[in-house]
Amino acid sequence: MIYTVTFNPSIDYIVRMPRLEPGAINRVTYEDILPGGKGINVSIVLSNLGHESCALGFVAGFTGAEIVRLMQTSGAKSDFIQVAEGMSRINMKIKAAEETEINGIGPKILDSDIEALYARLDALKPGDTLVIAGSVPSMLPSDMYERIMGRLDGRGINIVVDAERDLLVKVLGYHPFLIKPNNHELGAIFGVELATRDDVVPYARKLQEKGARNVLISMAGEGAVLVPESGDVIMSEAPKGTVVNSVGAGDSMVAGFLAGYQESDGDYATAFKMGVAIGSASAFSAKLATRPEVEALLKTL
Ligand SMILES: Nc1ncnc2c1ncn2[C@@H]1O[C@H](COP(=O)(O)OP(=O)(O)O)[C@@H](O)[C@H]1O
Ligand SMILES: O=P(O)(O)OC[C@H]1O[C@](O)(COP(=O)(O)O)[C@@H](O)[C@@H]1O
Repeated sequence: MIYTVTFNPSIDYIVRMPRLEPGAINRVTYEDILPGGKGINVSIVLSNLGHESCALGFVAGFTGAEIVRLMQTSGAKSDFIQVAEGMSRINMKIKAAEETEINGIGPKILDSDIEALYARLDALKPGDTLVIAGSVPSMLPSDMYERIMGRLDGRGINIVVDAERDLLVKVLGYHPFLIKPNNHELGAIFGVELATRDDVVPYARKLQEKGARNVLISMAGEGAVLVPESGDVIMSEAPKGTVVNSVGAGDSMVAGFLAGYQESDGDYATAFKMGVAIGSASAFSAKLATRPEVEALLKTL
């Protein structure tokens, strides 16, 4: 079973307008509401691909109730902890000439809520996969990733981490099964700019030397690179298409990788291909991609 953790789920409020003018009243020409947060996106895409998962995390207030309802509608299973104070955040994604994101704060999370999350994680079984993804809100201890990975260490659980900078670097010693920084996040760790697929390979290897088993680097329109724990480096251009909404492309890629890995009984080339195809399929559609969209793109790879 695959579990995902989203510490700070969101309602993603997506709006379009020809131009965003700071300091003026801006009126939108399109709006949509989607459940958001990286682990949640991974769970929804897994469900779209026909794979079961369970989304964990903290929700609160009317926005939290809507996140739960939207998850039910998506078909993805969830078992969130309802926290008492505050509300789940609203993240605004403004699609104008440029893309601007305004991400909210989130509810107050108590120690007892964290204990409730631990209780759910303690029920995981050897062979299960746990995806921990996204930022840690200020009301949680900043070392939540390490705490969880330390707690699950040695229990035969494959852990996937999609996080930035210190959050990622500090957990490499726990040997995550997969990490998926994008090329900018990878470059930021080492203070370098990484523009091409060849550029990222030595730095991905450095993260592998620090303990990560498989390092998947997403590069938006430049495609992706996988440095697997066994076998050669795999690279791919991104499929060609028109970008409609790239929110969740990286999360889609993680879900696609896990789905492809399961469907091929552990073949990294298949997992990688599926990750690239669904990452792009999500970027090319208004919502997170579905199986037919991926199948169509897979034929072009
Ligand atoms: N502009 C794009 N054109 C084609 N594919 C894209 C585009 N943006 C994203 N993708 C696909 O989605 C994957 C993940 O996107 P990326 O933007 O790198 O992730 P993140 O959202 O984590 O930053 C890419 O590796 C690629 O396969
Ligand atoms: O937890 P964070 O880092 O604030 O990010 C939350 C946001 O990230 C998303 O999960 C999208 O992630 P990506 O575009 O990086 O794949 C949104 O749905 C959500 O609003």
